[in-house]
Amino acid sequence: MTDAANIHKAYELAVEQYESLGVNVQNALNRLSRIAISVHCWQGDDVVGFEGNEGALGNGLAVTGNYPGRARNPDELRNDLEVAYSLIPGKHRLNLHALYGEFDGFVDRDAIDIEHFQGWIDWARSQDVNLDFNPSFFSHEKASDGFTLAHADSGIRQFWIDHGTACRKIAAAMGKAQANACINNFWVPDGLKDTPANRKEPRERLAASLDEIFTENFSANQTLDTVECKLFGIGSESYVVGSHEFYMGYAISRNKMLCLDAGHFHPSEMISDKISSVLMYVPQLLLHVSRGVRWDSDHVVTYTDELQTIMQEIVRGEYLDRVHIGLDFFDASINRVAAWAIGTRNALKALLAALLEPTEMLQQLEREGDYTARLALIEEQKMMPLGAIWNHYCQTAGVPVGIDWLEKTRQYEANVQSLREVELGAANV
Ligand SMILES: C[C@H](O)[C@H](O)[C@@H](O)C(=O)CO
Ligand SMILES: [Mn+2]
Repeated sequence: MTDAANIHKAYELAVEQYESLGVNVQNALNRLSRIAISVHCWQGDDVVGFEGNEGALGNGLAVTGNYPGRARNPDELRNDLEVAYSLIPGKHRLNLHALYGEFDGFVDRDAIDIEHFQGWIDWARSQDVNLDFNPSFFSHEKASDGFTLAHADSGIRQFWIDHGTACRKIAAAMGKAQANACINNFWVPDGLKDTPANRKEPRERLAASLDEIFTENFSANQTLDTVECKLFGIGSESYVVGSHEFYMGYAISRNKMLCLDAGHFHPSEMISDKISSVLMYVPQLLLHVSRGVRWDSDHVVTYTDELQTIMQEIVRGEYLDRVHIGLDFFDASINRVAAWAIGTRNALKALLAALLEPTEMLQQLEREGDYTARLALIEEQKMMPLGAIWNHYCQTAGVPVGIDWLEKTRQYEANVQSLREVELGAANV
């Protein structure tokens, strides 16, 4: 049902239903429209980047699938992103990795500079999109033995320290150019496949390297540093230097932001339960909203219980100004623009559901110990007409309603992506 009059009729009936629970729908939609999700550039090209070494993805990252049409250069990636943004209601951010610079010839990671990202800064301004950033401590010969900032070799450590330092300068320039802080997220893959004999020293080296990178103070209006933990990776099954405890302690002691990736914990451990704990001790949080299937597989975000609980926690805790929502998935088995549309729209739907909850009523019932009514109301919520509100939101935002966005990606695939000559499978492991 994508007829405009029907969408409006359904919306009005839905508003009445929400009002009967004391929920102000317009207020929820206004709040939703102010939330900017950081869309990750790397879904568009399978985390390959533009350094000219296609197929070198490593350090525990793996992209599977051979779907044709991968973006091969910055212009293609930017075009793909513009199509994706046109399918998603609201104004959103772009999360760039350092290996997506525009390099005229070989530039090693320790030598990257603002000029290599000027094209992205200009494009972002033209699109009214704010940028976030990430140093890339992977897919490089100096990371090939699994260690970077925690490496035992001081020369290799210094190389990666210089990379981290260069990335902070670039992130600050982005933040200054857009007059909005650029979040710079540090994920460091260092770890071991088999049982370590020494867990202590690499952690001491990682902390010392990070301290050196973070020596220079940048205005919080320009850039905010985040550190991302991980339990295990492919090739680092037994030991990851930057574990949760490591970074939790690091972030608290250095007043840094923490990044929680939904795929970086034991499969039965949910980041939704960590948000209110962590925010008691760190100033702000970055989330990498992802979907692990058995392991940190970075599947496209779907409308799971955990996605809904993450968004409920953010809204119920009134953390919208302290939690930055980023996405982190990479699936090369489906159309990559569609992957962005599906994942981002789902994150927004879950946020909308959380904003439409009668939170105060639920929390009051809990305070009174009326767990029966709390459970009853939570379950009744699941039958509320969320879709009618979502369709109206999409329509007023000028983006496709319902599944209509799929046809747009099909047309784009037929007219643009399918014409790209991609060697099937070359970029994937
Ligand atoms: C490419 C990203 O930085 C990467 O996915 C990182 O955030 C991560 O989650 C690694 O497992
Ligand atoms: Mn991540």
